[in-house]
Amino acid sequence: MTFVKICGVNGAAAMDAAVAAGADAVGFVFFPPSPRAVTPAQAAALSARAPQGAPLRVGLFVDPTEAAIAAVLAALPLDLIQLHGAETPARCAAIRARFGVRVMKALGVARAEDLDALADYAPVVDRFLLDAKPSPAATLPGGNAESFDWTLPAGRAIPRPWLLAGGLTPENVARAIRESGAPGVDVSSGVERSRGVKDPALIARFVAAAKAQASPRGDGSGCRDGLDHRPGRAPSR
Ligand SMILES: O=C(O)c1ccccc1N[C@@H]1O[C@H](COP(=O)(O)O)[C@@H](O)[C@H]1O
Repeated sequence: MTFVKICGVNGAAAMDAAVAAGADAVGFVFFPPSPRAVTPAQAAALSARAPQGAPLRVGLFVDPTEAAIAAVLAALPLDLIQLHGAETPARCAAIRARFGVRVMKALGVARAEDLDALADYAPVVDRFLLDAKPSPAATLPGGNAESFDWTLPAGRAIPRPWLLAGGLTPENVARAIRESGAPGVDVSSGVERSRGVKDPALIARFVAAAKAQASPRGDGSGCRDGLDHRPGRAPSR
């Protein structure tokens, strides 16, 4: 079944809706310019509303300092660190090694050549998130409701489990999965009633629509892992 992440969870109603809908992961945005940003304490309180272990808790960072990541991990455990800035492969490797938490690298895609970078990151990250490359008008490095040509990843071997993101909605997510072959999807704007404000009904509709559409290239189980996420358990490679 398609793996579904709801990103930018910043309120109790959104958290509860994601859990009730059966989302596989929720994302907390630790990037202050975002309208979805939360503090470590707010994320900890939201995380405490759901059972341990499921959904996976993902922390979204943009070119973070180690101190910023450490402050979050002191407040709540994360299953995955999403790096959504210009982090190099070496930086991803350093963060993964320093904190012992799995890393998902977001790559901006506009053209087929943008996927060439996957090979450089594959040895040092656990997952990829393929998002639209922000347009010149965009004010954030992601979360802009912008999509890219979903057929671009379809013809490529993606060397890690991956999620498709960018401009997904309850209405288009099934087509996006079919055209891209994505084993998982991630959404923020498409489940909001206004910028930064999540809508529980849209979350429910999005998860149902994504789960109803099987991926032509896999069932999403590769995006899950049965490994030990307890703090201090470094991911092995
Ligand atoms: O959501 C944000 O505010 C955000 C800020 C900075 C970097 C990434 C961000 N969100 C990520 O972008 C994708 C696509 O978002 P959208 O669905 O097009 O709005 C989202 O899945 C988040 O992972």
